[in-house]
Amino acid sequence: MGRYAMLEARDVSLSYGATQALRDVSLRVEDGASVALMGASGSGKSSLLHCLAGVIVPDEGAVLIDGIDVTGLPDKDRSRFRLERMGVVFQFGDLVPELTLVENVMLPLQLLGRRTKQARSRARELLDLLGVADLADSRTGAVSGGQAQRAAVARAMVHEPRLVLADEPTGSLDSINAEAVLDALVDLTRGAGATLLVVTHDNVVASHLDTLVTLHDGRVLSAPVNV
Ligand SMILES: Nc1ncnc2c1ncn2[C@@H]1O[C@H](COP(=O)(O)OP(=O)(O)OP(=O)(O)O)[C@@H](O)[C@H]1O
Repeated sequence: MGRYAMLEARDVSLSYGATQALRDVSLRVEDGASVALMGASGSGKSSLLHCLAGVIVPDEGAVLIDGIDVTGLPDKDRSRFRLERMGVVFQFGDLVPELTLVENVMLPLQLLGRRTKQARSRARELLDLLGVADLADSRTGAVSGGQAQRAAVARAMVHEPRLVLADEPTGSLDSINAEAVLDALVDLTRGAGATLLVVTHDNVVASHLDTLVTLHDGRVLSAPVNV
């Protein structure tokens, strides 16, 4: 076990008004490990993922990425940290519908200052790995949910992040497509030695990952178990 986990939540609590979504959640994911985050609808999975990604700052507790307390960073620095170090696949995707798939996938690289030509060719490589190379120049608003989801995975991986967080990345897909997208996500992260946390309702998805963490009413139900 390294001195720092790649991802650590320490006693994270979060409320939306009167609704307490997370209660003293602690979690530790070692570098290179993969975790399935499960639990019933409303148990707090997306809220925790948003806290881990630094999109939401918890009311109490801290999130540490590779030993760095991101909860303490100013908003701008937290966004930059996310861009540089993490790949995030959000539950409902958040691709720009007016842009093509390849333009969406290139975005993180362009924001990181890479040359357009280099960014475009890397983005095409990822779209190819995810089986949607032929749609690279299609507008995102004109492809299916599953195809857009593949592009969202490509965009999360394009800058080779050390940490990938994915919220129901296969939720809108049929089982064959879900399996293919998940295999690609797991293969790419394992190949890169990156750390992966996937929010899912699906036991088959969870079985592809090293350990399982279950939330119940905003609390961690059990210590991580091997699946
Ligand atoms: N923006 C919000 N405003 C108010 N309440 C919210 C908000 N987002 C989530 N909640 C509430 O917080 C609790 C946890 O929600 P969360 O979306 O984190 O659960 P989840 O486990 O991801 O659910 P699902 O599996 O349905 O996506 C729920 O009671 C939910 O209604």
